[in-house]
Amino acid sequence: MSLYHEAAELLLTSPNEGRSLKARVFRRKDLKSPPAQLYALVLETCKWSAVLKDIVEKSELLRLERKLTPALALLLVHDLLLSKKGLALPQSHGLSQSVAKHKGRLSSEFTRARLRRKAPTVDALREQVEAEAAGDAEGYPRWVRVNALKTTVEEQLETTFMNYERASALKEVITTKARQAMWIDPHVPNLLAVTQGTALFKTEAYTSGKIILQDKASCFPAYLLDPRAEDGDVIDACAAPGNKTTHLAAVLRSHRPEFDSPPQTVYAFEKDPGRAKTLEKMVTIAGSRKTTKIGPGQDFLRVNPHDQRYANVGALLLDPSCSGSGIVGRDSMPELHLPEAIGASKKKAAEPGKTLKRKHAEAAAPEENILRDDDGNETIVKSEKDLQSRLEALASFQLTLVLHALKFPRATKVTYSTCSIHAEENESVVMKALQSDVARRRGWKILKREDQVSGLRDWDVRGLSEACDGDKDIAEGCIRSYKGDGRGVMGFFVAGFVRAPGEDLLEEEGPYIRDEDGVIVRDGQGMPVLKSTGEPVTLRSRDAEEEDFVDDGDDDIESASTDSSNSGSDDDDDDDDCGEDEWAGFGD
Ligand SMILES: C[S@@+](CC[C@H](N)C(=O)[O-])C[C@H]1O[C@@H](n2cnc3c(N)ncnc32)[C@H](O)[C@@H]1O
Repeated sequence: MSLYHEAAELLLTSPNEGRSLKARVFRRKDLKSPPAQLYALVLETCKWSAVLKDIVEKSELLRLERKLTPALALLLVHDLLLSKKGLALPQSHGLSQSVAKHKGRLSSEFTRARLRRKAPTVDALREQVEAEAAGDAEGYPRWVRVNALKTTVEEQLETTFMNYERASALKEVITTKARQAMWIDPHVPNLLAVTQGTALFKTEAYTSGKIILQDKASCFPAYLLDPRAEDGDVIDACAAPGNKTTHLAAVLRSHRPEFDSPPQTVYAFEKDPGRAKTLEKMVTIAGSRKTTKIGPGQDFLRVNPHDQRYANVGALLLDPSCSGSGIVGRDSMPELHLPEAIGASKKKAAEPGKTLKRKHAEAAAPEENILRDDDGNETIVKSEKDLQSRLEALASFQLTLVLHALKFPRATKVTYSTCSIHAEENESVVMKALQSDVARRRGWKILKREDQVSGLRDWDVRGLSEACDGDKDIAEGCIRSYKGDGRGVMGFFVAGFVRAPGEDLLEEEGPYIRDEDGVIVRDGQGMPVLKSTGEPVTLRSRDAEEEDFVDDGDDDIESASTDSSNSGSDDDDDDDDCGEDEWAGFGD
């Protein structure tokens, strides 16, 4: 079967199938065409289908070429007129000829269709098409983070956005269609909202990393964490594609003292090696490669918090995989417009796949049946119970991640965020983390609203009090956003954890005295000195030592090792082999 026949089948897939186009293409094993090519062809044809339908009908292509179906006609005309590479068929192929011989007529109809839409150029028409295809992204601005590592807001206003009118309110940017408008966000520094439909990805500022297209809410975590020189190194635990990693680097730079201060590193872990490559590209383009160490394929949960490499980590940003229920436009697909089939009876024309115009299968699918997480994984959810068990599984992973982060010896700041709207993944995780042993032992508390950076203190959408057991401080400390509420942002959640510096270093790290750098104090023979007696440990029989190890239980991570650079077993995780695993693949 040719690329076009496979694409036509996908274009017309029954609305009841209920899976995303991506899943339908990439998970199928029986396709003969390259999946990426097939996916792009179907998606683009769908986006352009209103224009293509016009062209096919006005040129009477289906009357002239009786073997062509409406779907095939859309796909072939798309490639003939819009694909840089043209038709993906030999010229001699019957399908190729069926449209190529009408190229003149089709091109004229394309020009007419463009002019009817008042688009002076094909690029202008492309922008219109993209904007229409944005589906439920309508009602949102395009959020642009100005990358302070490479440029300034002032410079961008004078260059990339020089033809944009300064709006007096966000609403103007969202609703205006006729002109280009921009607005400087009052909450997050270096953030602009600009009108949708602008092909910003073609600008020099975008391709050179001076501007980054990032939803406002997704800028909250790095801004809330607010890492400063005194916080030392920073970890981004779940980093790809790197929006927050690069934002962290920019925030660090903005706080860098003018006088000499020790270099700070952002450690960016990413479990998925493929996504780690994207991370690497993004960090390079954004100009923060030198200060970022990427752990490609590195599971953060297998990183030993007590490894010397992370001894200076004062702040961690956790943005783990989640249900993605807050993402805007995630499930929307452009509407499919099919040309009328020649000779089709009215009844036939009304069947799925033969209609003049119908919502694309994907958009019409019952969305509550699919839970698509923010890594693109899909779980079919048939009932409330299925949804609950999926959320529980996600929440359990998210909590493990937070608890792991709270163990880093010198850490005093952690942010936890999701693009989920579900309390199970948000306030409930925060509550459990605060009630955990590690949080109590180490003095971790919620970062209260009044102690937050000014922009987020002023943001008035806060956590759900009922999900925080009515604790006002915690609920107010949590920051939320909801899609579709007029603020122009995606559904998001972020909370910060803080503790006083050094509060419990001695308590937490076992029974031995440590110096101010956290290194165990030893006597002349290398024996660690006990806090309880001020005396070095005395050597005893192996049996007696084993008894001590069992007795010391989860308090004593060093009891099995006399070398602090060697990873020991942690108190309540399974880091046994992490010493060997960590940072095996540094890019620099
Ligand atoms: C929500 S995305 C992160 C988005 C990213 N913070 C940004 O703003 O561009 C979650 C990422 O975490 C990665 N991930 C999930 N579990 C992980 C783990 N245990 N260790 C490291 N990375 C993990 C996923 O592969 C995914 O790329």
